[in-house]
Amino acid sequence: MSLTSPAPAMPRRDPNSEKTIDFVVNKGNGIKGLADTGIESVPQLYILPPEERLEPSSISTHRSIPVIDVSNWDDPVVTESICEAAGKWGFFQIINHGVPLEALDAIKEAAHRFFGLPSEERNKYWAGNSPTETVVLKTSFAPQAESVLEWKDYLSFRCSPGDLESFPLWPSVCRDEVVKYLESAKPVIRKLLEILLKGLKVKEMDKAREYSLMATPIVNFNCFPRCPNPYLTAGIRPHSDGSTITILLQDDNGGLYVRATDDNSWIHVPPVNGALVINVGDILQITSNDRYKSIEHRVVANGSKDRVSVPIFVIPGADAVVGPMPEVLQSGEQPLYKEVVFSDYLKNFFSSKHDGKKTLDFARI
Ligand SMILES: O=C(O)CCC(=O)C(=O)O
Ligand SMILES: [Fe+2]
Repeated sequence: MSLTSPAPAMPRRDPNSEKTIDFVVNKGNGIKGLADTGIESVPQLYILPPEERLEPSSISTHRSIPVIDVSNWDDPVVTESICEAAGKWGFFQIINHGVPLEALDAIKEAAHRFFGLPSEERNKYWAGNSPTETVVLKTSFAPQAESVLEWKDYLSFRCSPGDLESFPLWPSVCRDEVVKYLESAKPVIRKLLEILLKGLKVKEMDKAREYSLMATPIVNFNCFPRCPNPYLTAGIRPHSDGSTITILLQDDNGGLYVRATDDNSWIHVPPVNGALVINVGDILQITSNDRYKSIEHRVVANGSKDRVSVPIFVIPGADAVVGPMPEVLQSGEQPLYKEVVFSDYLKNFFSSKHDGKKTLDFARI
């Protein structure tokens, strides 16, 4: 935000909600700390207005996103299915991707171990306390701008090669697993991007392109604590990701819903053993000039158990200039987006509450 632009209006809250904010945000206990006190009803600060809740009638019962078997990445049927899914659904699951089942289990257990630490131990990594800016614990999405908070805490690891130098400062209960998981997921990330770029007639992933699409992986541990009444709240509100692509591991609780672009209903993404959920982020929508679509998705917490998920957000370098790639404009197609510096895009992304795909407007012509 520039110095001259107005600060976002502080949301107005009742005195009880101010107390909740103090405990959850200012004191750094997170929603996990609050849920662990044994609350039996949802605090006011987390109750969505009725029109924002996920209504059972808006959940599609007869459709699902594709599940693609990628045991043979180079099979044209596989590459076509990936590109088609990225254009039509913006979301798909992959199985037989090469990341061992043990690595998937280990990273979920590591996330549970971190969120199972006493609040004081977790708090050492709270934004402002953390010994390194490469690992930060936060709650909700933009609590300074939200009148209703999201039922989620997350620990975020920034993992470019330079960032990994601060590894000794990362939480010892989970840092080995983060590095191992990322190493095993990297070939999947590269393969997916190569296939998606080939589908746009981009021949080569050279160094410049790598920087402008996949310079920095961010590994998040999302924790959605057990919630007394999940459908009153948002685990995460409808949003698209500010990434190029996201590789998501969910646990077996379910609760992820994806927007169907044809009728606006919500499609549940069922947990599939060993699968990774892949979604197109805003940056790939921009660079592909809308060939591939970032799709709104949302999360509902679980009523009986803590839910964890582990997304890897693949993002450009901070000073990368992002815009439609020359290859997609070659045939005279008009660019739908202007060029933006990625760090400006991200600053805007985090400046207001999750609100569907409005984040793309920052770059739209
Ligand atoms: O937890 C999930 O299933 C999805 C998480 C997500 O959408 C996000 O972290 O952006
Ligand atoms: Fe997301």
